[in-house]
Amino acid sequence: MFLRLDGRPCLVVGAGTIAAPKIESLLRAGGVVTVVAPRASERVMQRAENSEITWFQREFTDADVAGYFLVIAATDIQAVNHRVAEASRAAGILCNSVDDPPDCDFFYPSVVRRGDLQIAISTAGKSPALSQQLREEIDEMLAHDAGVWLDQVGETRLRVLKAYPAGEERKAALHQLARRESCDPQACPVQQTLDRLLAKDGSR
Ligand SMILES: C[C@@]1(CC(=O)O)c2cc3[nH]c(cc4nc(cc5[nH]c(cc(n2)[C@H]1CCC(=O)O)[C@@](C)(CC(=O)O)[C@@H]5CCC(=O)O)C(CC(=O)O)=C4CCC(=O)O)c(CCC(=O)O)c3CC(=O)O
Ligand SMILES: NC(=O)C1=CN([C@@H]2O[C@H](COP(=O)(O)OP(=O)(O)OC[C@H]3O[C@@H](n4cnc5c(N)ncnc54)[C@H](O)[C@@H]3O)[C@@H](O)[C@H]2O)C=CC1
Repeated sequence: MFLRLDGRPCLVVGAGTIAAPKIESLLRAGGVVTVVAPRASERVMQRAENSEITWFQREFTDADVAGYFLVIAATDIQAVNHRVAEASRAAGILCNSVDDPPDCDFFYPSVVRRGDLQIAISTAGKSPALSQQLREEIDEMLAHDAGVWLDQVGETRLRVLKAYPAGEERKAALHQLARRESCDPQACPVQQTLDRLLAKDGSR
C-alpha cells in the first residue's frame, strides 16, 4: 500500500538522526508534520524555522497523539517510544516505532525511485540491512529513464482507455504498452493502432 498523505496531520516524537529522514519522507508524501522533542537536529530546526513543520520543544505526553492521522515514535528512549505506541493504539492511530518492530503498525521500506515509479522493499523488520542492500542492487538494474518511460506509458494508457471499450482487446493493448520494447513512440504498436483508431474517429 502506498499512502497519499496530502494535508494529513502527522506526529513525530523525537527529532534526532533517525527521526529526520522520517520527517522528510512524510513531507514528501504531503503530510502536515508536527514534532515533539526537547532537542532537534540541525535539519529539523531549519524546517521549523521555515514553518515547514511545527516543533514543540518539550517531552512527549500521552495527550499529544490526539487528532493525528499517524504517529512515528523516534526517540532514543525505548520506554518513551513504547508509550507513544501505546497511546496511539489506544486512540486508534497508526504508529511506527523506530526501535521496536512488534510495536509497528507499518514499516518504512527501502525505496528505489524513478519519478512516479517506486519500488519498495521491506523485510517486516527482520533485516533492514538486507532491504538496503536489495535497494542498491535493484537501483543498479533499473533503467535510469524508467520514470520518463512510465510518464509516456501513463499518457498513452489514457488514450487507450478512451479509444477502446472495456474488454479483452483493451487489456491486451495495455499489456502490450507496458512492454519495454513499446517505449519508443515511433516503434510502439499501441501508438500506431491508436493513431489509426483516432484517425478513423475524430471524436475519440
Ligand atoms: C522495523 C523498522 C522500523 C522503521 O523504521 O520503520 C526498522 C527498525 C530498525 N532498524 C534498525 C537498524 C538499521 N536500520 C537501517 C536502515 C533502514 N531501516 C529502515 C526501516 C526499518 N528499520 C523498519 C523495517 C524495514 C524492513 O524490515 O525492511 C529502512 C529500510 C527505511 C528507512 O528507515 O527509511 C532503512 C534503509 C533505507 C535505505 O538505505 O534504503 C540500518 C542500515 C544502516 O543504518 O546502515 C540498520 C543497521 C543494520 C540492521 O540492523 O540491519 C534497528 C536496530 C537499531 C539498533 O538497535 O541499533 C531497528 C529496530 C529493531 O530491529 O529492533
Ligand atoms: N529505524 C531505524 O532504521 C533505526 C532505528 N534506530 C533506533 O532509533 C532510535 C533513535 O536514535 P537517534 O535518532 O540516533 O537518537 P538521537 O539521540 O539523535 O535523537 C533522539 C531524539 O529523541 C528525543 N527525545 C528524547 N526523549 C524524549 C521524550 N521524552 N519526548 C520526546 N522526545 C524525546 C530527543 O530530544 C532527540 O530529538 C534509537 O533508539 C535506535 O534504537 C537506530 C538505527 C536505525
